Amino acid sequence: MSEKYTGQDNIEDHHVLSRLETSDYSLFLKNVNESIGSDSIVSVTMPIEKIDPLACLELLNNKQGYHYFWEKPSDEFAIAAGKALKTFDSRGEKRFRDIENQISKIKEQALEFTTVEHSHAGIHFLGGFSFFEESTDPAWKSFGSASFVIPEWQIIRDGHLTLLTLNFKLSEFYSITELDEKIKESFCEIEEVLKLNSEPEFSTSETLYRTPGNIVSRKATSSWIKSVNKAKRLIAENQFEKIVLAREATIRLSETPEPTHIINILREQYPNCYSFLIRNAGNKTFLGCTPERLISFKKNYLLTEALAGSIQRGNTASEDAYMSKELMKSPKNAHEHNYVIRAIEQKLKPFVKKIEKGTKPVIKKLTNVQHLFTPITAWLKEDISPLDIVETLHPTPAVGGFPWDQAKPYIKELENFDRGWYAGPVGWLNSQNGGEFAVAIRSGLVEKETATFFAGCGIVEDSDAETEWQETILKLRPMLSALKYD
Ligand SMILES: C=C(O[C@H]1C=CC=C(C(=O)O)[C@@H]1O)C(=O)O
Repeated sequence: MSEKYTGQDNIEDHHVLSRLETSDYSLFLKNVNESIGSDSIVSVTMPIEKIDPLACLELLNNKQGYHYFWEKPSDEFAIAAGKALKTFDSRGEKRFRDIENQISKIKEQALEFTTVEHSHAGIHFLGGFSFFEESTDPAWKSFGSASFVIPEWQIIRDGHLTLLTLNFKLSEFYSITELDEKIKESFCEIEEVLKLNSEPEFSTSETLYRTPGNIVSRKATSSWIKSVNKAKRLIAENQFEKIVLAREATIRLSETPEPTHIINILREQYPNCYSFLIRNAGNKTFLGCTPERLISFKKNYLLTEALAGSIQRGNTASEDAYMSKELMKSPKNAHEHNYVIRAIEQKLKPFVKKIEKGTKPVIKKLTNVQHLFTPITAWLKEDISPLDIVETLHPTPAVGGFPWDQAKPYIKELENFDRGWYAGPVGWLNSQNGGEFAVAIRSGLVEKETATFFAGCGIVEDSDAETEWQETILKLRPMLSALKYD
């Protein structure tokens, strides 16, 4: 869905100040002047020289406070952002609608200026939702059940274009001159840091973070096997047809890991996945590298997908091809996958003018595992917002169950941890009715020297508990190896 910019990679080295010496900018300031004293957000965007947004996050890191990163390298799209200018929270069943209402209000009053026409110019709302309506575990308290942020600064890379957006609260300025000065000063400050004229701190750790330990404890294995077998009994009793059960693996590290270092490894090894990182004001970081798109949304055009059914990668080309074939012909994996397609189609029906899907699943190969994958495209009716669709689709049976209402209470009963934001929707929305959300699997929560990672598996009637356990190990591998822990 990325909009390919055909302009040049390098922005001519005009100084920020001269880029704002235009009649359009003067006109913008005149309009803003009329709103002085209001609650509006003022947002100014301009292209900057090509630079890796993850590097920007490291360079502009203030060690404390809010950080956001999002990247899908194969789409040549990334967002880095820092410092929370405004935060929106909500909880409970109405959290999607509530966040939508709060964001709409901001959008109505926003005063945006850009030196380049682009669908990513302007305010972006960055955040996500917990899996269940509420989380009870204190570990997740600072994330809440729904949390979005308008950052003070945001850098977006879309193809060849890199955009820097700065946001301000108009209520903090007494005069338009003061605001104008602040805008120019902030752009100059950031551009100066990003010029990389001074050497960044070089990382020294070679054997990063490794401490002795074993995440595959006998206790964890046996409690998993019990839960899966109980789920299979419930399926045999017709309580539900499919349930996704997950487990957590907590590791203690020898030093506090730097989340951007973990993301840097993940994004290189999994370029067709979404790498994401959200560090909140409590200095906890939720991060991951997920292969699963929940939605990509541009005006009324929607992309979603069914991703469920897994097998390991082979060690050789022929072994790998054999594994793919096994996955394609496995009835158990086909069941797991078809529940997801069925649920997505049913749930989207009231919202769409047209829906199209792949005629049969294809294989999506990741470095650690391969999955069954069916892309789904829809054209939505008028006035549907991205969060209406997020609310409708979450959770798909790739992370929840089928039928959801029947399976839902058993997830809490059969898993002995709070999912928090694991498998919830994470992503971004913008002021131009675009947005993208991924399903936050292959993820973990990092705080100081403790990291907790999550992995789940779809359980159907013919699942085998031992095989599913091995699958969780495969799914944990990316995060653990990024910490040099496997
Ligand atoms: C729930 C997870 O994966 C889902 C996505 C793809 C394949 C899955 C599977 O084959 O079980 C799961 O439905 C996870 O990685 O934690």
